[in-house]
Amino acid sequence: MSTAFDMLALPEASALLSGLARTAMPVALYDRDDRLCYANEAFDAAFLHGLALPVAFADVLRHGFHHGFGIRIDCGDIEAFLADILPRRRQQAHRQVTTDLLDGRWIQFTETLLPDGWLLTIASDITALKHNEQTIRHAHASAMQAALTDALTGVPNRRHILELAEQALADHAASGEALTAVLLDLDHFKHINDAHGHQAGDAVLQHFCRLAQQYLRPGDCWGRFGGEEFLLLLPGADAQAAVAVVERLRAMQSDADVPAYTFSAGVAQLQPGEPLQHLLHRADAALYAAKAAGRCCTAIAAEDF
Ligand SMILES: Nc1nc2c(ncn2[C@@H]2O[C@H](COP(=O)(O)OP(=O)(O)OP(=O)(O)O)[C@@H](O)[C@H]2O)c(=O)[nH]1
Repeated sequence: MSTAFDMLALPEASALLSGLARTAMPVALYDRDDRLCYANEAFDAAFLHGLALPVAFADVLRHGFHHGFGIRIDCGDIEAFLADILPRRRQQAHRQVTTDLLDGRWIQFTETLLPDGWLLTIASDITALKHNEQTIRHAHASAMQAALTDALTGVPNRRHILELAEQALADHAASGEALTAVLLDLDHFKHINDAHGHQAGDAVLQHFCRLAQQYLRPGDCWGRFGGEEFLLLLPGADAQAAVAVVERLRAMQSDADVPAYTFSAGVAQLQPGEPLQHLLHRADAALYAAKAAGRCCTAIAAEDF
């Protein structure tokens, strides 16, 4: 049976071979025993550095590994790497394998197993595609982060703190340990804005969040619930312990860099089987009571006494 190659006239066949030799895409041909018998200039530059042919496929990789070029082998053990990849080689008529090289490039090998057992490998440089992929992945991660974060203070926004609160309730259901919610609201904040300007008001909000983040434990959840209102979830704390936490935060508050401010707090300890909305409603009622009692103080939801 004649092939397309057989039908080429001699000048065309020789032009094809000369083109293959010089193309920027690395091209290689292995015989039935997986010995590399032909490699073009680009393949030699990337994987052989002048290594004489024919040479076994495994020795091509060993040569690169021992001389610091070719494909990156993260495990640092060439024999373990070969033991992993060799059983998968030559199992399919067509296969694509993506790898990165020690020089930082990303390469996609397209392997074609020919009917007579020879294997043709053509490699494409996909470094630009990989970089685009990484850029898109980073942009996506940043967008996700921005969607969850309050831009002014850098703490979880309302949507995110509510998600964290739902998670804290689910964890509580699993562990059975105490869980207490606290709503904290800056007092007469409108007056701070009016007296010192909106920027000074912003600085107070940032200061309050910095303070809370320095002070709270890793498992505690803190987020901006609304304008000058914040939600704190304290796993492992009952109502009395939560009051102690809030009062310690109050004691740390003064800072010459921002206008003096105070806050009121409403504390509600989760009751068995209580939904989040109900817990928050009780914390809000306690906060209202703290404001009514003159502000700059903490009130506990009636049910928790
Ligand atoms: N600077 C600044 N002000 C904000 C921000 N979000 C909300 N505010 C202001 O916070 C003020 C809240 O006012 P009120 O709801 O009347 O409450 P308050 O003055 O703190 O009074 P009480 O809560 O009753 O003690 C409003 O003037 C809002 O404009 C913000 O991001 N930055």
